Amino acid sequence: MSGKQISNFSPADDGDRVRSETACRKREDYLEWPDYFMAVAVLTAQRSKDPNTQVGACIVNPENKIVGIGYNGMPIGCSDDLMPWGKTAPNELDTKYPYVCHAELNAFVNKNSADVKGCRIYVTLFPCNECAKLIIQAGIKEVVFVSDKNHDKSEVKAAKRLFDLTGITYTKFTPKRRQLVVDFESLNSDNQKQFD
Ligand SMILES: O=c1ccn([C@H]2C[C@H](O)[C@@H](COP(=O)(O)O)O2)c(=O)[nH]1
Ligand SMILES: [Zn+2]
Repeated sequence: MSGKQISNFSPADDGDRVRSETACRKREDYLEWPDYFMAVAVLTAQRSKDPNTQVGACIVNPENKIVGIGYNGMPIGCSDDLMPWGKTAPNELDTKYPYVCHAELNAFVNKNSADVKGCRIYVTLFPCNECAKLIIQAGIKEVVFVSDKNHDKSEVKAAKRLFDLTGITYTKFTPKRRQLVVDFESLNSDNQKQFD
């Protein structure tokens, strides 16, 4: 039996009554799945060392289980401190572009499930054409994205063409909440204990 019994309960004040009744019902302001998965992608992006664009990806199976996460970063063994992070240079080989692994690629490589067929991918940035190919070949059925800032670039136009041809849906993320704050400090506060 979980929760407090409130019959025969004599609350010391009205605050106690409200708190005890609240503790007996489920929370209503819990994080819903789409916000949760996109928040995981956003948090994962914070691992990126890219000074200009941090990208996060989160692959989710039809049972709402996360099967892979990734962010954009240099390949394993290539020091973040030695690789170039710039966008432009006289020689393209001195920019980040030929080297950086895209968030989606890393999410696939990191996956903990053999099969990602029928999964959804939550991404903070619309995938490029190379990532679109990976998404298609892996059997992902739905892309949920936040930013489409590169919509006028051929990489993204090609990605959309590929998704349209293959019936993969792409949907702009509409959050239920405007903001989600990670407040480590509050976990130590006494407020956490009031319903224990
Ligand atoms: O599908 C994509 C497209 C891009 N990325 C990464 C690759 C780079 O690290 C940045 C883009 O940098 P800009 O300075 O905005 O050009 O985003 C990705 O992970 N997935
Ligand atoms: Zn890409």
